Amino acid sequence: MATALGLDLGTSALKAVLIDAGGVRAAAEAPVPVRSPGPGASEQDPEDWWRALEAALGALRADAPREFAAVGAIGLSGQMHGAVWLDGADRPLRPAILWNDTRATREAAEAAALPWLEAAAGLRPGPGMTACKHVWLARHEPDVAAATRRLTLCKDYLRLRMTGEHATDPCDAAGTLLLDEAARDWSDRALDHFGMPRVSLPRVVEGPEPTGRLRPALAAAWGLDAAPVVIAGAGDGAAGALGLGLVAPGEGFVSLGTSAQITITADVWRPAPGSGLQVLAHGLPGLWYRAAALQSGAGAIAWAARMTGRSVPELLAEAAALDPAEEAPVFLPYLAGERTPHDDPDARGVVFGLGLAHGPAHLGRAVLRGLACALADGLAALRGAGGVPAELSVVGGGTRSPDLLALVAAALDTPLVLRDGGGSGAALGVARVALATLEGAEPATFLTPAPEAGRILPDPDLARALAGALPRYRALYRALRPSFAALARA
Ligand SMILES: Nc1ncnc2c1ncn2[C@@H]1O[C@H](COP(=O)(O)OP(=O)(O)O)[C@@H](O)[C@H]1O
Ligand SMILES: O=C(CO)[C@@H](O)[C@H](O)COP(=O)(O)O
Repeated sequence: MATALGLDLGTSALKAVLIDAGGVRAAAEAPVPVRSPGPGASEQDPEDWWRALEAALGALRADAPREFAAVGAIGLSGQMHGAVWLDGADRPLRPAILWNDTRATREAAEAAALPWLEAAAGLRPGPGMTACKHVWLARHEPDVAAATRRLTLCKDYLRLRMTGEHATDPCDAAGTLLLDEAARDWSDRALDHFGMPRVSLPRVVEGPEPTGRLRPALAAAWGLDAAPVVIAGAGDGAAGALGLGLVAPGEGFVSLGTSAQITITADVWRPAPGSGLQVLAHGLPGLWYRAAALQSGAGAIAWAARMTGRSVPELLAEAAALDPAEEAPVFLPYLAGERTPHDDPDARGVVFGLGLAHGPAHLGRAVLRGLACALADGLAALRGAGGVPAELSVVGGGTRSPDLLALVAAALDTPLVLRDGGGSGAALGVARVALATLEGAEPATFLTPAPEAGRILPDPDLARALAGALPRYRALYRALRPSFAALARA
């Protein structure tokens, strides 16, 4: 039976999933370290991506050797907005700069002053966006900029090394600020403005289309029978929807990864300037999506666990053991600034209202509640720009916490649906599209909603408590906004 492989280069780990027409056969993940070599910096070494890829593939091969050897197509997904600068031999010139790096704040403010850009690109310039990083690089590391021959996106670095093809998909390309969303190709006006020649960028290929084959030497080294075709795939903002089979206009999902998103599919390109939302090309032709994009999702739990010297499950267990009536501090999860709804790269994380009785468990509870409030703000922004679905499916590492899911369902006052294979999120999405391409089927025909595996209904008491907490959360940000800006200028 034909099998396909989906790869998702997440911020915390590379995920790999092996499927056939019957569903998921094996799944694996391998961690990728994030480094912060200075204030606002967030970087990864592309060599670590490659090591994680080979480790995850090794685990799949050990789990399902026959199905692994038969892989006929590979789909790629991953974290968006990051930049990899390459020399003439396609070697990275420096570590990749990620979506949650806030150093390009000045460059983002300059780009935000261009009235035409957000309307064409579908998202407001922020320091995370590739084009702003490129301008930052020219100013701060001119030698690297001068040596750069090509620029690629995070998952597309893996493609380049796997196939030799310099290509990306419209969704990931949209996260650069350089895409003409309506045309689903690079915008000449944006390329001219940012001084980025088209030839230096990957060509934009629709998600289900092939972008070459795996190099035969790699296929042999990895233990594959033949060299699989590699499809363009999709940035992780869209690929989760493909894994869930939710691509009908108006359907949506929540992603609780390092970042968090609430994503709703649309079949027309309708930008929403000023809304704080991202309106980007989807992973299938003729589709777009609008998303509330939050800089900190479940990654804030990992941050709190590191701060308190605990593992994520330990911190969450301690938080769950607290008396439910006990007050926790207010947490603003803006550890890397915020996109929706504030578009404020200067914002930072805040723990407000600490008392003598508070300890790690209270911080854990505060973080979960802060994330729930941030998602409530995200849904409010989506509601302001159009309809929101009556229920939302959910993917990502944060779905491992029943407490987080209960809080998010209550804060959004919306049922959350877990679906089969949802644990493989974006990797499953691009694996399904790759399988469709391999079998010559229309991808859309494969995309019926995945069977429901669980449902979290909003608890009325929790919903009331969070509705009461939300005004305090919002007021705290409003009060601190000028101080964040002053701190950034200091
Ligand atoms: N048991 C758990 N409960 C809640 N969150 C968890 C748990 N285990 C891991 N996580 C969170 O999941 C996040 C990673 O999710 P994932 O979807 O893999 O993200 P990414 O795609 O960014 O790599 C981590 O930031 C971590 O905090
Ligand atoms: O922000 C977006 C999309 O706009 C994400 O693509 C992030 O760039 C990374 O995703 P995770 O690693 O948190 O899943």
